[in-house]
Amino acid sequence: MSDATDALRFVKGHGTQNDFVVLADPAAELGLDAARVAAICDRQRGIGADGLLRVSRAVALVERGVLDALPAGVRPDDWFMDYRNADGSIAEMCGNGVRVFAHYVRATGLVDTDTFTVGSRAGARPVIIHSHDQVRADVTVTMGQARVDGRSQATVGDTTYHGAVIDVGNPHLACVVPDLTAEQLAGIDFSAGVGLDAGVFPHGANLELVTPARPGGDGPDGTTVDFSAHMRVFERGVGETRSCGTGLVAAGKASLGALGRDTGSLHITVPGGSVLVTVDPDGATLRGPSVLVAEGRFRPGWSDEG
Ligand SMILES: N[C@@H](CCC[C@H](N)C(=O)O)C(=O)O
Repeated sequence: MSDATDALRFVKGHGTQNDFVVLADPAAELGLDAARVAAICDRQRGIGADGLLRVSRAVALVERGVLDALPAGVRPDDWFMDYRNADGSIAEMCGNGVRVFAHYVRATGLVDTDTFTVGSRAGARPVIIHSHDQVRADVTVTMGQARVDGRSQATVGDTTYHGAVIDVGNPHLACVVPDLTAEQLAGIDFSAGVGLDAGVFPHGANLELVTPARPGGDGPDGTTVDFSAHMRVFERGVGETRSCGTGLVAAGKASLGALGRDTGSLHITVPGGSVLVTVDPDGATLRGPSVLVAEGRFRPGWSDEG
């Protein structure tokens, strides 16, 4: 079988160790079905990643029928992050993915400014590239409003966690666990998966467990932040990952809510590093690193025999 990825170049990158295969496909010519994406993201038979980022012009994805229409605020010529989870499923948004995507298009010269807009299925996501080279970048993403829509619960092993249902373009249950320490959080066993209320989340969701926010913490460039917290995440379509940008925003929103606040800045640590989340009346921002680790080329026939 001829493979749509034959001889195609890829880049491997991560944002706080939430890792992605990046495929440049400006005219959206690749046939990226779920099986192909899952094979690429498989850590044994493929490149291995939590997700895949296809880099296409927004208008090309509409013309090819990948998108029904341009999402809110996305212009035809915007570079669009066509995001796929490791299992091949499509998600509306990926916060860490936008940082890596923005770094990629800036470092490769597809854009030549430090402020621009990345298209996503959840709408336009403005970015600021604070610094970059061919390997590392520091990127802020304007994430839009994180909308709280009631409460729900999830089971992890024998324990039930209660939290806020939050839409960050994609669905989250963010649970701030009273009295949970960072050490206890690190010991939670996600290996059996998580149980969510399918009535609340008919399309699944991402689960964040978060320690109660503590006052103060270090921000970027010698600044201080309002609060600090630790988070772990179990992602829809992937499993446990070392970071999740939309999950970090949901965690920030839930943490502030638990303190009776609508706004504030938080330094949140995940297994893969730490980021800055800011929530204000205009919406949320996510600032953190991106690393472009490697590049290579698929060998023809790589996926022929499983
Ligand atoms: N890792 C991402 C979120 C990716 C999508 C998620 N698994 C979903 O299905 O909603 C992030 O950094 O936000």
